[in-house]
This record gives sequence, C-alpha cells and structure tokens, in this order.
Amino acid sequence: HLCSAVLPTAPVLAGPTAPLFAPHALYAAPLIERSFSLHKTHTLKDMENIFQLVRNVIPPLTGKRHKGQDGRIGIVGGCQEYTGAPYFAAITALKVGADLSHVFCTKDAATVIKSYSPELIVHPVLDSPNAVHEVEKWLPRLHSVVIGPGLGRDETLLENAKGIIEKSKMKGIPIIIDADGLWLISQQPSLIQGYQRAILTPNYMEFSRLYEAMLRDPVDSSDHHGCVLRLSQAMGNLTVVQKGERDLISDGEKVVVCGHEGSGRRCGGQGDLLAGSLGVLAHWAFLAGAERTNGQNPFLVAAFGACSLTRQCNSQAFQKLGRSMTASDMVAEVGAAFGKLFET
Ligand SMILES: NC(=O)C1=CN([C@@H]2O[C@H](COP(=O)(O)OP(=O)(O)OC[C@H]3O[C@@H](n4cnc5c(N)ncnc54)[C@H](O)[C@@H]3O)[C@@H](O)[C@H]2O)[C@@H](O)CC1
Ligand SMILES: Nc1ncnc2c1ncn2[C@@H]1O[C@H](COP(=O)(O)OP(=O)(O)OP(=O)(O)O)[C@@H](O)[C@H]1O
Ligand SMILES: [Mg+2]
Repeated sequence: HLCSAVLPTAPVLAGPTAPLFAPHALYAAPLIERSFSLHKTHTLKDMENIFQLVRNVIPPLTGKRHKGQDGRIGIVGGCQEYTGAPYFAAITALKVGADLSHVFCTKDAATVIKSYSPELIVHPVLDSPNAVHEVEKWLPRLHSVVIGPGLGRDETLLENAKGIIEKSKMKGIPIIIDADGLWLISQQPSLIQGYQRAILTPNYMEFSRLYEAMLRDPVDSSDHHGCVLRLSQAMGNLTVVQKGERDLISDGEKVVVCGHEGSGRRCGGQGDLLAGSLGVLAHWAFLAGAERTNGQNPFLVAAFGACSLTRQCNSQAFQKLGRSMTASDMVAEVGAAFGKLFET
C-alpha cells in the first residue's frame, strides 16, 4: 500500500562514490521510465526498508511504561519577536508521542507561549543572568534538545545557547540544531563539529550560510547531493538535513532522499514541526540503537521519519484547506499522518 503511495518520491540510499543507481536520474525520470529501470527492485526495497526502520524504533504503547519514558524533550528558543516557532516545535514533539515537552525561552515570551497551550512546560530563563545553569539543571531529565526555533540573534541569547550546547554535549544528549541555532553554528562551527549525536536541519538560506562558512565555496546548485555530503563530512559526520523540494539527509557516508508528497504551500513554521518531531524520533532511534535500524545510522532513520511526517502533515492539511493552510493546521494533522505512515 505504501509502495504505490510513495513510489514517485521513493527514498534513496546512496553511497558517496559510484552508487548502484543515480539518484538524480531516478528522480528526473518520469515514473513509467523508472518502473522499467533495472534498479526498480533495489529502490523499492530501500524505500520499504527505511519506512520499516522508522516503525522499528517507535516504542509500543504497552501500558507498562511510566510518564516520561517515551520522551522528555527540551526546546531552546522563543524571544520577544518569535513565540510561534518554539510552540510549534514543542507541541509537535508531544503530538508525535513525547510525554513531556519543555520550552526554555526569554521571560517576555514565556507567558505568551504558555497561553497557547497548557500542555507545555515553559521556563522563562533564557535571558536571565544564569541562563545556562538554569537549563543545565534540567538536562539530566531531558532525552534530547532542539536548539534554535525562534531563538533570535541577540548576542546574549546566542551566548547562552552556546553554553547550553556545550553542557548537552557533555551529557551525550542528542541535539537538533535549527533556525537561529544554525546561525550560531555558522559563526562558530567548532561548537558542534564532530559531535555525532547532533542533527542540523538547515533550510535553503541556512544551508548556504553553513556551507560557505565550512567549505569556503558557494553551494553548487547542480550538485545538491555532493554538497550535503561534503557539509556533513566537514562537520565531522554529524547528520545534516537539507530541507527543500526534496529533503536530502546525510551523515557524510550516505545520502537519503525524502521526496514524500507535500504540497505547493510553504507557510512559515513547517520547519519548526520538523525540528520538534525530530527531537522525539532522534531519541527513539538513538535508544533503539543500530540493531533496530538494521545497522543504519539511527539519526538518518529518525530524520527520514521526521521529514516524511512533516510532508505528510503538509499534504493532509493542504487537502482540507488549500492556500489558507497554516502551520497550526499541520499540527492538527500530526496524529493522523503519523498513523498513516508508521502505524498501518
Ligand atoms: N511563527 C514564528 O514564530 C516563526 C518564527 N520563525 C523564526 O524566524 C527566525 C528566522 O528564520 P528564517 O527561516 O526566516 O531564517 P533566515 O533569517 O535565515 O531567513 C531565510 C530567508 O530565506 C528566504 N528563503 C527561504 N527559502 C529560500 C529559497 N529556496 N531561495 C531563496 N530564498 C529563500 C526566506 O524567504 C527568508 O527570508 C527563526 O528564529 C525561526 O525559528 C520561523 O520558524 C517561522 C515561524
Ligand atoms: N519546495 C518544497 N516542496 C515540498 N516540501 C518542501 C519544500 N520546501 C520545504 N519543504 C518541506 O517543508 C518542511 C520545512 O522546510 P522549510 O524549508 O520550509 O523550513 P524552514 O524555512 O526552516 O521553515 P520555518 O518557517 O518553520 O522556519 C520540510 O519538511 C521540507 O521537506
Ligand atoms: Mg526554520
């Protein structure tokens, strides 16, 4: 069933050198041509496999677990200008299946974010003089942290985010870096370089900034594949998710493509849903380990899961609302989209 639903946008696993099939050609070719391609079996197998790998890491709802076991996620972001982004990330983490979702934001953003949702735990600490310590106290209770949605670019806040990244690394916690967190990384790549429990989720601009900072070259728009691979390698093989018409996910060894059908609508906040869902999936995949992911890098599997989920939410919300669809409408689709992709 899934095969036919996602055939035109099948994920592809490819190595850095001479892959068995050329992913670009595969995507450029019309469906009919691809169906007769020599590589059909290989592609279908990979596609089914990677969805199956996502399913493998999802914890079963057994009734024997206590609150918190399926995920306690921290979101670092939210300032005077941006209160939506951390909200979208945090609420999505809950709707994907985390038990608790914490937001660490500035004082003036906190009341606003709390008023969006009673489900979120909101800490107004990010602009306090001892912000890093205030967040550090919570780190032993968190399974993953998402740094950057709605963080803004205030120097003090970026400095605090830096301290939080350093403390999270010391604890070995998976770190998802998005939005203004990526701005910080572009200025100081060594902050995260080589930490393979980190996942970067750049959009077009964020990717260009990072790539130029690391490779000292502009992005080669005729070779997205090579660019994402090289950026991951330059960062020390952490996972990079280049968001776009197709999402390219790489750990410097492989490139996984997610071209799952979404829609033409690009409202703000979609990336925040991706970051929040990845917070949970990264924890689940990391906990499940390489055995459950069939030897594949768990973070590649988590990223593929989060990308396909976000795109499925986009597709479902768009079918209902068309052009008026916004990020909140996508949040409302998380449950059904997750069920459709991973639980049927
Ligand atoms: N409701 C909210 O509070 C939201 C807040 N947001 C926050 O806003 C802050 C800035 O995020 P931005 O994503 O705007 O980051 P940037 O300040 O890097 O801006 C990206 C810019 O690139 C442009 N762009 C995007 N794709 C492009 C493409 N393919 N080709 C050319 N230009 C392209 C966009 O129009 C945008 O102006 C972050 O803190 C982010 O989290 C966003 O997440 C959106 C929602
Ligand atoms: N052209 C596109 N076609 C289909 N899906 C897309 C396209 N561009 C982005 N997406 C999807 O939208 C999601 C968010 O990507 P996007 O590039 O909008 O992030 P962003 O700019 O960080 O968003 P945000 O407004 O939340 O900051 C990703 O899951 C990506 O797969
Ligand atoms: Mg973004």
